[in-house]
Amino acid sequence: MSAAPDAAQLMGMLLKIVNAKKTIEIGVYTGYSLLLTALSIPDDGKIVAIDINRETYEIGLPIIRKAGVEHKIDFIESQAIPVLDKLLKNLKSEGSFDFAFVDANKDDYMNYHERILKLVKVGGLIIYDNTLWRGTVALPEEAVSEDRRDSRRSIIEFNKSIAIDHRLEISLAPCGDGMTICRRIC
Ligand SMILES: C[S@@+](CC[C@H](N)C(=O)[O-])C[C@H]1O[C@@H](n2cnc3c(N)ncnc32)[C@H](O)[C@@H]1O
Repeated sequence: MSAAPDAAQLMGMLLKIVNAKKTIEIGVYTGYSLLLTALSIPDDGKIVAIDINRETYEIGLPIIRKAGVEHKIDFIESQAIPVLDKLLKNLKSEGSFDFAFVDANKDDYMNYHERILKLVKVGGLIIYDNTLWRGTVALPEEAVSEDRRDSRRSIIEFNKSIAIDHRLEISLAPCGDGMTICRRIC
């Protein structure tokens, strides 16, 4: 969502509507959405932020420090799945997050979903970014450049699967690159 002010505005609003205090973010890059989250949660709020690359996080870190919100962030440099599995081993983590933002590799969205759903409380929100994949989800495969086809397929499968997931209410917001807002209902 790095270059999408409408998506950022929506996410900031959602964080405040649900009074999010404990959140998790998969895919940090330079920390644009992370900073937005840190600014939208209370001073004693916490964000578990996971990315395979600490170097890009460190590019944005001076801005996070300048904003006075670094103390809310627990940055973990790792593949996301082992971190999620470790969190789930601690029973206290289950249902303990108010909000999750998923914006990493698209081919793992389904794998993230099953884990994140256990971590977020009933009534909590999970946001998946890029679910329109620059509109390519509505195009025939031949019209899509080859380098975007695999991710397009993963996103289409993911979108289909969460659309019929009885554990969620969902709404695909057509802002930025498409943000699917999921509310855990059971
Ligand atoms: C689109 S960027 C995130 C942008 C960020 N959320 C923002 O709005 O500014 C995707 C990030 O996901 C990270 N990533 C990719 N695969 C990952 C994985 N398996 N586990 C954790 N992070 C991953 C990449 O290193 C990259 O920084």
